[in-house]
Amino acid sequence: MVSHLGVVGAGYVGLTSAACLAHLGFRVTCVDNDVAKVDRLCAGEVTIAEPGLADLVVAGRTRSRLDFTTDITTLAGVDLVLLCLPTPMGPDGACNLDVFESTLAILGGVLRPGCVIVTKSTVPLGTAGRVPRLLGRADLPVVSNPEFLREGHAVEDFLHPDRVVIGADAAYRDAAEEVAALYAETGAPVLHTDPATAEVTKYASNAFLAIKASYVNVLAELCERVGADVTEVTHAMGLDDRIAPDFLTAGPGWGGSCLPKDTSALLRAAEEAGVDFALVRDAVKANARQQATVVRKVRCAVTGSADGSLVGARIGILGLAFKAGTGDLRDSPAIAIVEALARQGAILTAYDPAVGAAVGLGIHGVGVVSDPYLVAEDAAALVVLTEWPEFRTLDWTALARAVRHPVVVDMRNVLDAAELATAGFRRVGLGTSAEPMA
Ligand SMILES: NC(=O)c1ccc[n+]([C@@H]2O[C@H](COP(=O)([O-])OP(=O)(O)OC[C@H]3O[C@@H](n4cnc5c(N)ncnc54)[C@H](O)[C@@H]3O)[C@@H](O)[C@H]2O)c1
Ligand SMILES: O=c1ccn([C@@H]2O[C@H](COP(=O)(O)OP(=O)(O)O[C@H]3O[C@H](CO)[C@@H](O)[C@H](O)[C@H]3O)[C@@H](O)[C@H]2O)c(=O)[nH]1
Repeated sequence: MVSHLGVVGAGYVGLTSAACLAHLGFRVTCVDNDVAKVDRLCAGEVTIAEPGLADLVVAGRTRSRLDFTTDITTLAGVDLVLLCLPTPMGPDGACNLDVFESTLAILGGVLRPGCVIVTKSTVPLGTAGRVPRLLGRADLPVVSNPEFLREGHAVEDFLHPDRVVIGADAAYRDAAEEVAALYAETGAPVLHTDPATAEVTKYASNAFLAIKASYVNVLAELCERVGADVTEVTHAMGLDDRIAPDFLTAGPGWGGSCLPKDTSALLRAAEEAGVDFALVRDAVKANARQQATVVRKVRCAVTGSADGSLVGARIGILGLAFKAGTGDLRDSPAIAIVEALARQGAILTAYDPAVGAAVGLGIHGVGVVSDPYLVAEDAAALVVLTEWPEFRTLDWTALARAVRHPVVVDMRNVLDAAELATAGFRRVGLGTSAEPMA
């Protein structure tokens, strides 16, 4: 029975896991090598925007169930360790395991015999089999337990998962049961698999979501060209239980810290296995095209032509995060689009409700402000790149007075065209025949 567990990495996955498991009654020691982050967590301060997370951290500390430290040797006596370390995409598109591997080497010298090693990080296929060698130990059971939480819904997803996948070799069956027991209170279905199946399930799920989102973005292009409305099409499609309504919203492309790197890693794994996963490759290509399409749409809206010059044009950007509900800018399509517009000479002012003005983007020609109305000043166009609901309730009449040209390029289809028209704005949407693709 696990009573005291360790979590390594206090990011979206690690901090959420630590706080939720403390909430579920376990004693948790969470290790991170970021001194400033650990200091703030010890003071009950959570810097990522995840609903409910700060309350769980404070409650865990008040009940003395949740500790934060930079000292990995404090895990010497724990029964189980969850690895929640970053596994970013390397420059060649493959998953970079440097942090994961070096941490295992350290843990190998720290952990007590029998301590269960649980991989929650998303890792390349076959990693589970390499863990004993990376640890330098053969006496520690190894379990793959991929995480499926979404940013912005991390606590809710951890405490109410659709499913829990636990991959372990037959020799580690008891360890797999101990991992399953962590989730007993959630009532979620637990699927016991071999490690390879667990690892593939994680990549397969993210790649499928990416395909679905790219499918809709290409569909949006078709709708524009043939006089249909993509929002109505996807609404009708989503009512079919076999299709389901999620991931059917056209946008400026999918991003975030997971889908881009995980599609890339899956493609790499497929290539190594001799499988031509063209569907995933096409979804990735369509995603890059979608960002280029948005840039062209903005250029058209500002200059009146697809190849007009943006040099010196002032553009107001609403939304920088890769989706609403998070302040995470990692691999955000909004950032890629802002970069592309800046490269073409535009001068951009951006606002995102979850991104402070102090966060300099480090992109020449781009400023971040903390007031949405400031982005409109003298703007040749406003561009919505993240689907924050609060953009709908902005005072569009006031914005119309501030801009130079009252045109809004709504690349999340969140705004109401009729309301905008009343305020004096022309709206360029995505996937409707009114505004053909540039
Ligand atoms: N973000 C998500 O929504 C999500 C969901 C499911 C799975 N995942 C996967 O989970 C893993 C972690 O992702 P994340 O988004 O939580 O990452 P993150 O960047 O938010 O957090 C990683 C944490 O690890 C810490 N860290 C880095 N090196 C360390 C070291 N040597 N020792 C101790 N701590 C160290 C960092 O300081 C950071 O706090 C990745 O493999 C990711 O693919 C992420
Ligand atoms: O209909 C849609 C739905 C999403 N997106 C975009 O797709 C991207 C990813 O969105 P989402 O999946 O909600 O973000 P994440 O929080 O990164 O979560 C994904 O990546 C995590 C890390 O692996 C997984 O755990 C989650 O299950 C998986 O949904 C974002 O840019 C969204 O704007 C669309 O363009 N259209």
